Amino acid sequence: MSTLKCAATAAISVQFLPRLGIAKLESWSSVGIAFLVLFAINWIAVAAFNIFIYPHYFSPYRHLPGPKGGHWFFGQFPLFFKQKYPWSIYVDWVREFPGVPVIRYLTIANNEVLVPLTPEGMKECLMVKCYEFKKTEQWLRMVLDFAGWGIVTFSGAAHRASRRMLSKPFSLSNIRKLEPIFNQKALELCDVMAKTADTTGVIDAIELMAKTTLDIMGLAALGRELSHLQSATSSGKDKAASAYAGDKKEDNYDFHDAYQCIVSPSMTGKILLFASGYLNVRWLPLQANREFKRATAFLNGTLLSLIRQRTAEVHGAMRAGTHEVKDSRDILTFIAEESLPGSGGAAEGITEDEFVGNLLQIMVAGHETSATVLTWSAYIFATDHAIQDRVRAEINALLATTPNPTYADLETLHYTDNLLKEVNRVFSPAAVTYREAAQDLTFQGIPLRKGTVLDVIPAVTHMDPQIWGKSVDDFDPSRWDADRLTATQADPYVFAGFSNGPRICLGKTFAWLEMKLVLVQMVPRFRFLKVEKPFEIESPGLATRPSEMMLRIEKIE
Ligand code: HEM
Repeated sequence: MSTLKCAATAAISVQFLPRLGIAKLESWSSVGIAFLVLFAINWIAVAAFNIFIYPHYFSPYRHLPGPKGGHWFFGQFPLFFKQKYPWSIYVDWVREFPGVPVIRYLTIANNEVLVPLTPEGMKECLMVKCYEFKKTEQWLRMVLDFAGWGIVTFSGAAHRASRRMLSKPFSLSNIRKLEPIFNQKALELCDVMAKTADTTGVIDAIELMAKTTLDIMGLAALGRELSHLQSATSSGKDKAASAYAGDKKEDNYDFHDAYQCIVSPSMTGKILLFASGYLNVRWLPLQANREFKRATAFLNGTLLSLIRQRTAEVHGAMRAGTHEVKDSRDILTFIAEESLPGSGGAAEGITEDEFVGNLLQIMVAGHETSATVLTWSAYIFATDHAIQDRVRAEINALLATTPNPTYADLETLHYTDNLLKEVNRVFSPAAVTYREAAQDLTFQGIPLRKGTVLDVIPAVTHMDPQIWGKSVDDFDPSRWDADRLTATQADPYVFAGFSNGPRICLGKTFAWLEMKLVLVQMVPRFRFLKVEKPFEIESPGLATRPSEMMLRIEKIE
């Protein structure tokens, strides 16, 4: 918009140059050059004003509390590269500004970002005014390149329609029917771990958990066996192969390779992903871009052909009256059933792009997040054997009376439940989520202009000493015991790991059952002895994800 205004101002100003005796402009080329020069001067002046003057002297947010100083152009942005977890800087701020509802910090080009620091702020943004906010333009530019339009990227009415369409497959009654899938994949994981325990004794937990949850997503979302676990070992040869998936030949390039390329790219890939939020960088002739395009083309192409095939089968059978609605079915089949033209189904009229976008987004949202929680749980077992023993004792006690526990039986695993909550509190996998005011509005009493960006950070309430007291930094699953939780701690907007409100994680129940069943199968069979190697956490990043997690394990005979 400001570019257009600069162009308009330049066009008007050009006419005054001859009258003011500044230039004669006797030919079209001299008019063109004068226009370009004036446009450049305008543009630079506006940019300089926006970057160096507006945020410090004119912005209505300039009096909000927040970190001071910072880089003259990048503001507090460089601090994000110095933090241990992708959210550590926000936790420093919540401690530096206790009780402050909203702070402001400056990022690239001194752009202003607001951060709500209290459960009340979280509630107003995620629940009360959910649809007055949307995902940020910059985040959308990054994500749309590979995930397209779907439930995660939509806002407003389109988002509501996607939620309606997906409510059946994500209902509790349907999730409970997925139990055999979760168990089957958890047992395959145990087979791989058993083989490793007999050989090197060291697993890369993040790699194994990611393969397990991706295989689960394959069956639950697509009704298709992706079989990554079966090929998984922790041998150096396989690890090297998966790390350089970009070089893989067409015939053995698969979902896992494509996913890894997108969710865990090389350093150049990360820089390009970030830059793509601001500029179109995907045309640059770089290896990381070639790998990115290959991965997105693979994922989109594979999903599209599956969708076409399944939709044709389902619609054909529905029209012929032979379609058998199975008790348990995958999300792709659900959507295909709901999209039969003329049926009035919740997915009627869905475009192929939206169909692909929704499936892809569900798989991305549901794959790494659960894998990360399982990985951090295994890390806690390896570093705190008392917690590990207590979880095992609780699970073994249940299995002794109920060898095939149902959803209701799993609900009685209180300590395991608390463990998962505490992992989500301390290592919240969705480290940062972003919102942008979709219109002018009031937020926490502050008038917000359309386009104002908010960072919504679960760790802000998860790690606030004002809420959790002196033990805030301790890992203590028992803090979630109902009789220990204070009213403030029990506030539903304090536990923000799955977000809240109309955009609360659609897969929360799915994830909870999946993670519990993996623990129920794995913990009685294996002891986690120690962390074999120091590891790094990918930061800055969107997830609290270790780049690797090498753990020494042994079988329990
Ligand atoms: C421990 C595991 C998980 C965590 C911590 C988690 C966390 C989250 C969070 C924080 C959001 C909100 C993001 C935002 O608003 O920007 C979200 C949204 C979402 N999650 Fe999850 N998630 C998990 C597992 C899953 C699983 C297993 C699935 C699917 C099978 C899933 C599907 C989704 C979808 C579709 C959305 C978008 C919802 C919407 O915008 O309406 N998630 N998740």
